[in-house]
Amino acid sequence: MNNIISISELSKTYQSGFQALKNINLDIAKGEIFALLGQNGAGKTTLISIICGIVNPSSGQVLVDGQDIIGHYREARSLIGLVPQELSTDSFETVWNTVTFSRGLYGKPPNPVFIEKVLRELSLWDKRNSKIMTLSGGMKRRVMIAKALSHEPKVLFLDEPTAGVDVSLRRDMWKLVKELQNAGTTIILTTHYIEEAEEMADRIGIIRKGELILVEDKRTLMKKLGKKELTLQLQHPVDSLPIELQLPGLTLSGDKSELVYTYDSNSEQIGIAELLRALAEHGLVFKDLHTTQSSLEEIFVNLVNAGAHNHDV
Ligand SMILES: Nc1ncnc2c1ncn2[C@@H]1O[C@H](COP(=O)(O)OP(=O)(O)OP(=O)(O)O)[C@@H](O)[C@H]1O
Repeated sequence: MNNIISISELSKTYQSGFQALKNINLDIAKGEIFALLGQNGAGKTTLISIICGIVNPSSGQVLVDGQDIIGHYREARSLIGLVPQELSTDSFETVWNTVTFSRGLYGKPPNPVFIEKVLRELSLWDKRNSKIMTLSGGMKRRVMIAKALSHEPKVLFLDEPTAGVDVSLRRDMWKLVKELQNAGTTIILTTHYIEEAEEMADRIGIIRKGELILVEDKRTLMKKLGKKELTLQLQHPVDSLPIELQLPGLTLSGDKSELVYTYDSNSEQIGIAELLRALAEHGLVFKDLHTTQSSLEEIFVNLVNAGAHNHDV
């Protein structure tokens, strides 16, 4: 079996009557980095909390490496490491003791060699005897990761791993996550930073108002939904486009000095070479051109906004 997590028909209605998750179906492959994107309140934390056994599902099933999270709670939970959104690290304990204790909570026998390896990988070795409350925010975050890795989980959940973290630390974290993946850990992260998903994820899931509206390989997603734009700066501005050039996707800029051609890889619009030929035939000479491609951020905003216009949610 290549799926480390298998979620089927999972729904959650809180006691308040609020339905936070609606019929989620999702498989996570071993060794991938999966990013869950969604706006505030979309249901990301609820989904992670259910998989980690913190919140009870209302219906549906979750298997972690084949173990049911309810029927085989202990086995399933021991396969998971969770780095929660909030840092709970106002501790007088040392880094070493905290991480060692965390391992013990999962009933694993002590393994100082393994703990040393984790602390070294996270650049925490020099701080092993420091009290956690004396560490910087970035170091505290690393301690949270060390705790989550202390019992050698196969899957690591990172809930907003770089919220409120500065740019350089964010880059360090990304590197670290890639290293964990290379070491064989499956990683599921939630994020508000689209750039983070764009940078790291193999696959992306978008959750909107409790529904998983899309799950796609990152590259496919960007290719499928991303639009490209070709801008041609005209040598001489024109008042309007000749009728033969009034093509779908081609517009003249407000100041009449640029032609903008918006196209996507799937549509049956005319090709660039053909377009340039047609322009030349009509005496339209351009002095410069450039292309841009929409980012994952634009794709995400479009998808989420598309939902905002529907009244079915
Ligand atoms: N214990 C609870 N009782 C009732 N409603 C809840 C409870 N916990 C969460 N919710 C609601 O469920 C929805 C989903 O919350 P959740 O924390 O899963 O969202 P999220 O996508 O993680 O958001 P954020 O990015 O803000 O963390 C929200 O509308 C939230 O108010």
